[in-house]
Amino acid sequence: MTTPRSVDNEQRLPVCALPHWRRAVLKVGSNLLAADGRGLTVRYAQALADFIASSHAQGRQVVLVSSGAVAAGRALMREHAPAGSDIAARQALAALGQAPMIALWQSLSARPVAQVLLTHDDLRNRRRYLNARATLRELLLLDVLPVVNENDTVAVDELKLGDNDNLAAIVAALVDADLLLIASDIDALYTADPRRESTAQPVGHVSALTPRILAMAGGSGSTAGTGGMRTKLEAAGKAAAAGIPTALFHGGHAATVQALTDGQLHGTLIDAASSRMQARKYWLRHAPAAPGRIRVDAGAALALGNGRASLLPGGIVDAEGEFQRGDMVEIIDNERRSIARGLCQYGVAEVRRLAGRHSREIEDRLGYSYGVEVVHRDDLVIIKAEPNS
Ligand SMILES: Nc1ncnc2c1ncn2[C@@H]1O[C@H](COP(=O)(O)OP(=O)(O)O)[C@@H](O)[C@H]1O
Ligand SMILES: N[C@@H](CCC(=O)OP(=O)(O)O)C(=O)O
Repeated sequence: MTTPRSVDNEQRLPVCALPHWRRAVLKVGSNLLAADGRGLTVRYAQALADFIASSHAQGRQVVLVSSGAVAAGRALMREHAPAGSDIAARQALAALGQAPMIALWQSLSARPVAQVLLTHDDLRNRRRYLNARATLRELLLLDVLPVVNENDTVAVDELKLGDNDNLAAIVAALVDADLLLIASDIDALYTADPRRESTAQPVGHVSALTPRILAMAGGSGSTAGTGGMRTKLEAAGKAAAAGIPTALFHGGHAATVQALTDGQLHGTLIDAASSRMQARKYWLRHAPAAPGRIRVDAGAALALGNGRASLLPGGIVDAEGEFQRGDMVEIIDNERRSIARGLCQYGVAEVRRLAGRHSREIEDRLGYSYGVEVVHRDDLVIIKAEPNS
């Protein structure tokens, strides 16, 4: 190991074009928000908030995933803050610091800011996944800025792993983002941790996360951040599998952040493994299905077959077997041929009550509505008929 050194390499960094994007998830780490070690500071958040505002003015949408609650809570407690890494103590600090962290972003945003707290478990459970997705979609429609953090009170993964990087990747897939932006206190992925290896070189472009690339990443170089480059590459891997490229950059360099608005990345670009559409279709095709089916009439079968329609209640004849809201279900035609599969917004009992009804009757029939699409076209994949089947 050689001597540590400053890692301000802005001049030496490769520059590349940021992929075209309409919706991005921006992850901001604790090291930036609590850069001076005395709680939250607007020092670097200002430029990032300006980037979000100018992206919004260009007609783009940004979902912010922000860390910093623990650092903010620690600063509030001053000398009474529990030292060390006891999980319950960090959870309490996160609960204390969450409101100030949201307040910081609100103070920098002209638009209203919405707090969204999620756990990894929420996103593994398909029903909650759909609910979280619907809420985030609605927030984006309302034109507000969603600020996501892990719900640290009930989830400890994050506090052990610094997993807001991974959370950001999952949120990117959840909101169907076309880019994951990770702002950190380091300007790129280096061939080794540049705080430890003075000969480490920045890597401008990663086309695939091979074992050689993954081996470059070390843990966090600070006490505020927790995951280091390792969790950033894990996150990039998740995003890549969902068809989303990742950009890593220094969120504390105003010029770097400004350049993003002009479509230039001074940092590391990690390519997606396939297109978002291919990744999604692959997932829909291979996700395990619940033991249930929805039978549709000839009109609905035709509409679904063109690949652009959602399944609405009117085209449903019946539902059978067992499935719940969020389950993957098979869709069959009147001859009981399998024509599609998709994530169902309603459980089997609800689908039976809605079968053949007009979309506007949903609320009357159920007393609530998860939307007019029983299976949304984004969640649907067509199964090509086998010859003679
Ligand atoms: N190969 C590497 N390239 C760049 N940074 C690395 C590498 N390995 C480890 N790191 C460390 O990762 C840190 C960033 O992660 P982290 O401390 O978790 O920050 P954040 O709070 O932004 O998530 C850097 O400051 C650096 O010390
Ligand atoms: N969710 C917690 C911890 C997150 C954390 O430290 O992550 P990071 O700074 O992104 O490595 C918080 O808001 O403080």
